[in-house]
Amino acid sequence: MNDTATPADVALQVTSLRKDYGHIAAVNDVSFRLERGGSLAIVGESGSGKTTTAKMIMGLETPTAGTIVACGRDRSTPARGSAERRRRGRELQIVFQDPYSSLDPRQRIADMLAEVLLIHHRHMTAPARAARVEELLGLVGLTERHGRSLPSAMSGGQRQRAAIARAIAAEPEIVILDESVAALDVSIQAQVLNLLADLRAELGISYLFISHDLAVVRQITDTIVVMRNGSIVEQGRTEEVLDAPQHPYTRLLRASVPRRGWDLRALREAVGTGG
Ligand SMILES: Nc1ncnc2c1ncn2[C@@H]1O[C@H](COP(=O)(O)OP(=O)(O)OP(=O)(O)O)[C@@H](O)[C@H]1O
Repeated sequence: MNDTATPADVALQVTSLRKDYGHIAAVNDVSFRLERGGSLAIVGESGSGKTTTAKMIMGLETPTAGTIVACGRDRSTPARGSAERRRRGRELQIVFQDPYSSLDPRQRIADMLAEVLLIHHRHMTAPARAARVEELLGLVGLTERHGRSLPSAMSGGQRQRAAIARAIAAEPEIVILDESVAALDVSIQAQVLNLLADLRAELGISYLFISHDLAVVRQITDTIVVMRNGSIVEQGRTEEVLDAPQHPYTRLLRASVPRRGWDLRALREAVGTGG
């Protein structure tokens, strides 16, 4: 990681982040930095604190301690007022694993995109908005016909493309991708990963990529944070960490078969690394 980065090079800085649920520390003393235009993975087995970290960054959970600075502005406390919520939306968007549950089943894709533009670009004229909707569809490889479709008439890959178009419609600096390709077939997954790489190169967006799949992480990220039981056990350049893991837990993750919701207990017992 580049320790000489200036604030202008940093999209997201998380420092000593903590979240307690009762007596459980779901996230404990987590610090990392996502550079502008960079792509950072958070990996770890089920329950390691990845989603809780993402929720705090999104403002869906309030940290027990620590700070979150995105695009130079503190977002450790909930947004005050709709103007700040809108501004935060322009800084950071999230794409979830299951686009079906995050898309409104009654709304056509083009109308959904137009609505985001209305919220974030209120002074855009109606013809400019229509043109931008068409452009957004094109950016994610969808056509006007898809724009006229309801989510139920689309494939899983097309729905995920629509969810990505919705995220980038706000022109965010940072997109959190929470298991965003996990539900897709391998060939569709490859297409969506290529799309994400192209969008990053074209638009300079930074990605925070939450995943249990190290092959995907290797393909799409530059840096990696490995979490276990709420804490970071290892972080660094993705290639270096995955090629030469320093921590036994990272070695264990690398040796395990990637699947949703890792349960490493059996494997731990097999390799004798304890609980
Ligand atoms: N709202 C909550 N109330 C109480 N405990 C919670 C809550 N949300 C998460 N936890 C606990 O915090 C810990 C971390 O959960 P988290 O969902 O962040 O893990 P994760 O790494 O994202 O897992 P997965 O890959 O299964 O989504 C777990 O022990 C979980 O049970």
